[in-house]
Amino acid sequence: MNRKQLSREIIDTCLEMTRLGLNQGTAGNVSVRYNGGMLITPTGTPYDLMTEDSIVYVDADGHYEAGKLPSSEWRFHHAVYEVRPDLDAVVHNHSINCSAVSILGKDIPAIHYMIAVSGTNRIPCVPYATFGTPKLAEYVQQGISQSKAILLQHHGLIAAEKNLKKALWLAHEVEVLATWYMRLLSITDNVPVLSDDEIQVVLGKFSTYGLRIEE
Ligand SMILES: C[C@H](O)[C@@H](O)[C@@H](O)C(=O)COP(=O)(O)O
Ligand SMILES: [Zn+2]
Repeated sequence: MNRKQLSREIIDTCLEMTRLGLNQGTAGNVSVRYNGGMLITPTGTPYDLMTEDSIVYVDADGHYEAGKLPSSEWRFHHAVYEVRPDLDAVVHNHSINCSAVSILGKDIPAIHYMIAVSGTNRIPCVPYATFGTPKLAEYVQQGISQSKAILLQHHGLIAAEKNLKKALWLAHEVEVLATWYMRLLSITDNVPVLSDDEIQVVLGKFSTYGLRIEE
């Protein structure tokens, strides 16, 4: 896809993220790996006002186009692409239940086999750091090296995948897991979890399951 097509796809992903109830206002940001760097949403801009020209190219050294301002979180998007050469799209949001679990500072454990969509047996919650900082990017890099989806303490969710459709799908699945987890935490401190062995079995089955959403 060329830059204009990818930029359109980024905006459509943002609009769909809001339509699905995964985000509010100007919170969240979306990027895709492009030309040695990334294309990313501009900072603080309502999604319905974005055009293809609003999307910003940021190179691998963090330089961006004059006259444009990328998402304040470009550092953590860059950190994901650096540590995960297998992943090419990143979605960040402040979805209600992911953010609620993050405020508790908890990982989402293997409460349901769909936890394996993360590529592992949990959705880790990385420690709090101020938005936009190198420290937050450092925590994100540590977390995303273990799981394709992570919670940011007192903040929200990051989901990274091979393309934007899959990244948005992953963000939605993790919000469902977080919703179940919040409901369970309201009735017990001892939520049952699946074993690591069973999650390994599910991971094996997922590797050949269903329709592959490729680029
Ligand atoms: C303060 C920001 O909303 C922060 O939470 C950031 O993480 C975010 O979600 C949106 O920031 P940008 O508009 O700069 O992408
Ligand atoms: Zn945020």
